[in-house]
Amino acid sequence: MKMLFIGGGNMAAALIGGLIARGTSAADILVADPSEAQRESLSARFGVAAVPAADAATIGASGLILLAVKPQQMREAVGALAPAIAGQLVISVAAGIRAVDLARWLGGHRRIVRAMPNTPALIGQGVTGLAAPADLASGDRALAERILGAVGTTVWVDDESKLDAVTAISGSGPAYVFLFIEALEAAAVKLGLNPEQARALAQGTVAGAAQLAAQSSEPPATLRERVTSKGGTTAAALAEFEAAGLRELVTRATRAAERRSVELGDEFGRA
Ligand SMILES: NC(=O)C1=CN([C@@H]2O[C@H](COP(=O)(O)OP(=O)(O)OC[C@H]3O[C@@H](n4cnc5c(N)ncnc54)[C@H](O)[C@@H]3O)[C@@H](O)[C@H]2O)C=CC1
Ligand SMILES: O=C(O)[C@@H]1CCC=N1
Repeated sequence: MKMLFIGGGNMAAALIGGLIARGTSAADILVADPSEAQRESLSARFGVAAVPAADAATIGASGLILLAVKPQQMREAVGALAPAIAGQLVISVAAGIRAVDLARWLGGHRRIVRAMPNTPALIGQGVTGLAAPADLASGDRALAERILGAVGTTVWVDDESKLDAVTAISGSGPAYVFLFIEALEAAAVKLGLNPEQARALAQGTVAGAAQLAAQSSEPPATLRERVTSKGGTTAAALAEFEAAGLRELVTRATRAAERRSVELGDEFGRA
């Protein structure tokens, strides 16, 4: 099946890289992106064809269309597709933009799934939230699950509005983890380790702890307690995190992301 990506930026690259690594043929993927730099980068990295804009024949011949432009760019990008769309499944990965608005811009098209993936898709370790209208055919649900499931795990939410929360947790989430790695690395240097040692220790710790949590049947709290000797070093550090309100901070940060997702839908969707 031919897949047409509208937008070939960071998220498209992560999905395309993940799909190709897991057996999708590069010949089955076409990217439309007005940026020459993006087109060249995708072709060089993954061997996919890339064009400045998809023509009517290409749109009509695609079995699946993936919308991967910024929310701000979505209306214009989708408007260009509308005259040529042939009823195929459309998957949008954009934050905030609601299916009802996509449907309207596409001239009443109803085969739409919204997906919220994340960039670890590039290495097959993504997690994607999916939402679809209740009347979407089960074959379309299965197709969306197969495409996003090829680059990691998937979680369906029954109400599209829950995707704002999904975006705040897992869509944006890798950036929170990278920020923590950066902070741990900087702290290591302040404690006198050299930059190479700092990076190896910070990255290795987060990767190992994440794998342990993923592979364990026990909750993260139990795993944390096992590191924390009474009166020991971990307890001293965790007391600082708790005193600084880390848990409340995470709640506040994710609320801000969720709010921004709703705003993006209002700002760039309702027009
Ligand atoms: N980056 C991430 O971690 C995630 C991003 N998303 C969503 O994915 C979408 C894309 O985000 P990024 O890849 O980060 O942005 P990006 O800015 O890297 O990519 C967007 C691409 O769309 C292209 N573009 C602009 N107008 C276009 C048009 N009319 N037709 C075709 N292509 C056009 C741009 O040249 C650019 O290469 C956003 O809606 C975002 O909410 C979703 C999950 C995670
Ligand atoms: O920052 C953003 O708006 C997008 C959505 C989730 C991750 N990146």
